[in-house]
Amino acid sequence: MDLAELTENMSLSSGSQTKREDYIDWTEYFMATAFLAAKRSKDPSYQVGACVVNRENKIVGVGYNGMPTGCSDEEFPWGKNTSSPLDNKHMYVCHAEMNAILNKNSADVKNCTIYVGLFPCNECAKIIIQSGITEVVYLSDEKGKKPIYQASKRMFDATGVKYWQYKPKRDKIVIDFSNIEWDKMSPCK
Ligand SMILES: O=c1ccn([C@H]2C[C@H](O)[C@@H](COP(=O)(O)O)O2)c(=O)[nH]1
Ligand SMILES: [Zn+2]
Repeated sequence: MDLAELTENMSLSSGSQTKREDYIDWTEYFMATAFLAAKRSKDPSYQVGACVVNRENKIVGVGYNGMPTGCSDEEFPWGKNTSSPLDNKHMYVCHAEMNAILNKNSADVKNCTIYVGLFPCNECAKIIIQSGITEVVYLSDEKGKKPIYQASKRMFDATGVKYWQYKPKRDKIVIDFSNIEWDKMSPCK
């Protein structure tokens, strides 16, 4: 046993370990959950994720943009500049916010907060308002100048839905399965 291990063991046995300080905070956790969900999206241009959280900081719904259940990702189109409107993904794709709300595991989402990668479009804004969500936290506002996103802001302002842009404190949150050092973690007793 080297000196570092000895010191670690001594602090464990004396119960003198202090709280970790590099844990992620709630906002990081919920936004990261939205981004993890987005990794499921098959959309080649935008992968959007959303995470609905109640007043007790419990996640009640998660979703990402994708085809409706039963509409195959292989058969339905992912293009958008198509000659036929029926070949355009926008006819079919369910938006992340809508999916997160419909996927709820609670009776309703009243007074919840939705964390989302991209500021919600007008259709999602309507669903957010009608479902009783009162706060929207978003990372990117890159489409924000377009009329449909202006319409979202107008509806949120009229209904008192709070919205604010999340500015990450750190560049990345990494889950590296190849480098999880279980042996360095203390056993639960
Ligand atoms: O509120 C929103 C707005 C958009 N999305 C999804 C819908 C599409 O899958 C992409 C946008 O693709 P474009 O190629 O930029 O049209 O993002 C969403 O989930 N929520
Ligand atoms: Zn939308």
